[in-house]
Amino acid sequence: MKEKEARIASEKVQGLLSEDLKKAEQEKLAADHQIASQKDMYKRLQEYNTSLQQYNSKLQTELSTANESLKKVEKEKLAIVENLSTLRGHYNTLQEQLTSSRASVDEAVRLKESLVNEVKCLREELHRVREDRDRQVSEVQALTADLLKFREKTGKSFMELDNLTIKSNALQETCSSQLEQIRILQHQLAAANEKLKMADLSTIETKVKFDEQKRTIVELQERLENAELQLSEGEQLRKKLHNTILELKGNIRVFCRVRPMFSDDGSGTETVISYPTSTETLGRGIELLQSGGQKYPFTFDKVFSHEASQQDVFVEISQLVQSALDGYKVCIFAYGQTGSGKTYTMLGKPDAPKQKGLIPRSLEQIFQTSQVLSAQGWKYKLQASMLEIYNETIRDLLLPNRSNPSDMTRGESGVSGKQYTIKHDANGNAYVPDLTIVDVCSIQEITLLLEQAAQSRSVGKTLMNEQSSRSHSVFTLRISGVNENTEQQVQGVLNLIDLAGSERLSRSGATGDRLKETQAINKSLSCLSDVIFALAKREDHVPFRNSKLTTLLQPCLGGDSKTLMFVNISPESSSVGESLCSLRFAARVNACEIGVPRRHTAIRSADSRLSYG
Ligand SMILES: Nc1ncnc2c1ncn2[C@@H]1O[C@H](COP(=O)(O)OP(=O)(O)OP(=O)(O)O)[C@@H](O)[C@H]1O
Repeated sequence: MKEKEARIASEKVQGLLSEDLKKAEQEKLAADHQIASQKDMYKRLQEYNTSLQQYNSKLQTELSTANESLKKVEKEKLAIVENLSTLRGHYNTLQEQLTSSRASVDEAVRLKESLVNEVKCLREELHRVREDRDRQVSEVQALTADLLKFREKTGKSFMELDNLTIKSNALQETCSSQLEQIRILQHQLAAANEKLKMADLSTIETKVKFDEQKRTIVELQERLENAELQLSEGEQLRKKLHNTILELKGNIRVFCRVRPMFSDDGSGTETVISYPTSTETLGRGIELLQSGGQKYPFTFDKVFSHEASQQDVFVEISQLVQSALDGYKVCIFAYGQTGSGKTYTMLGKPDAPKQKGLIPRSLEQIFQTSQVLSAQGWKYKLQASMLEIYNETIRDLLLPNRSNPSDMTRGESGVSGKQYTIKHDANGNAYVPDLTIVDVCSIQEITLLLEQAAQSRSVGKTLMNEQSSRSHSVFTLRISGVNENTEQQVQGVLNLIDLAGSERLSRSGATGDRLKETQAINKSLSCLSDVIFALAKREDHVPFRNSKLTTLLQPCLGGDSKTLMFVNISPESSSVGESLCSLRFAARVNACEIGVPRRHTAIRSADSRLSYG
């Protein structure tokens, strides 16, 4: 009985063990399967990693090739510049020689003229003396004949005869002295003629030399023009390569512009800004000198001194504007202390040809280029909008019949009472629904719109600027292009932003409403700097949504757009503190990587909303 129980128990144990074994085998199979799939995933990850490394090394190679070409171009530029300065030296020496040759030709001509005059006088005198002599010889002959007749016919007294003889002798003496004079004069005439011949010879010689020098100068001028052409071609190539490198790096580009000093700048007019002249930083460096003698050097993609004209500045951004037509998102914004020239740089005076700012110039270029491209089958549709952010409230600057708000008495949401909000479309691009969007077909239409917008903009007077912009203004042009020949479509966006001026409350003299504005401006600019710092530090969270300005700018700062910042600087020494802050901020912005710009050539659904990216 016991044996039976023991067998049953042992069978039970065996059954349990075999179940456990089965389970264990099943678990092992599952584990093997998991290991195999993880291995597979690991392999795919390795492949992905290798392809990423290959892409990275390709990018590195492109970058280093571009860098090398840039170095080469810069070396060539240096050689050309040296060559040019030698040529200029040579040219100047030849010019000096030419001037002295011209002087000696003039001197020889003067000498020749005086010799010709002298010869003429001598000839006249000789002629006169000869006539005198002939007259006197004929007188002597007549007297001698008279004497003979007298002697023969009348036999007059010896006394009279003697007198006549004396007279005749005296006349003969005069005659011989005049002959001597004639001889001397002839001698002088021969010498003068000899001198004249010599002068003629030296004039011819000088003329030959002069012609030779003229030829050399023409040759040198041609060489100089060629060298200058080469230099400008090299410069263009350098710029292109520089832009390519920046695009490969995906950085935000920064241009710095210093406004001129004005007579009403008051105290602090000593020079605090200088521009280094070394080859590497030429046109890109700026140094700020603090009262303690401390120097702060900065380098940007371009530095414009107070002498730069609106056209000089535009030339540097025109390529960027062009890329909006090619289907890129482009964003240009101006940052700086109040009164430092942001509005002048962005808008300027649209009706004064030399003082037009970047906005009117960019639009003119877009219209002109789109007309040129129409010959290749391109048709463009341009839509404009303009808004301002005033005290964290969005206002539509193109709203028809909007009254002039510069008295600052309107409500927080603007005259229309409409509340504008920022929304995001399916692609994550920001847009403001209900904002006035105008189809623009000519530069005249745009000029009218800009005038309307400028009148609607919130401006006020601060201690530091007679006409201070108290809001951030955002001009947006959406460009849709279709090529009828190739069916290609492009979608470009150009955002031109004039930020309100940063200012210290203590310096701006702001009180009441103005104080509120200044606080709102400073808060939104500080949100902008938080965003920039987060981007620069590659933080996971970038606080774009902390202000209206950064929400709107998100596609330009965090996406694939071509972004350029102008940092505007006031030159007075009393602004050194603010200038230093602005330049430090700009240096941070310059270091931000926002990704590689991408062309938007895909066909989009017809959507009339205007987005900012
Ligand atoms: N490069 C320049 N050449 C000539 N005038 C200039 C230049 N830059 C600025 N100005 C003049 O300086 C004054 C202040 O410039 P602007 O209004 O553009 O400054 P801002 O930075 O926009 O100031 P805010 O932030 O207060 O609006 C204006 O009268 C403007 O015409």
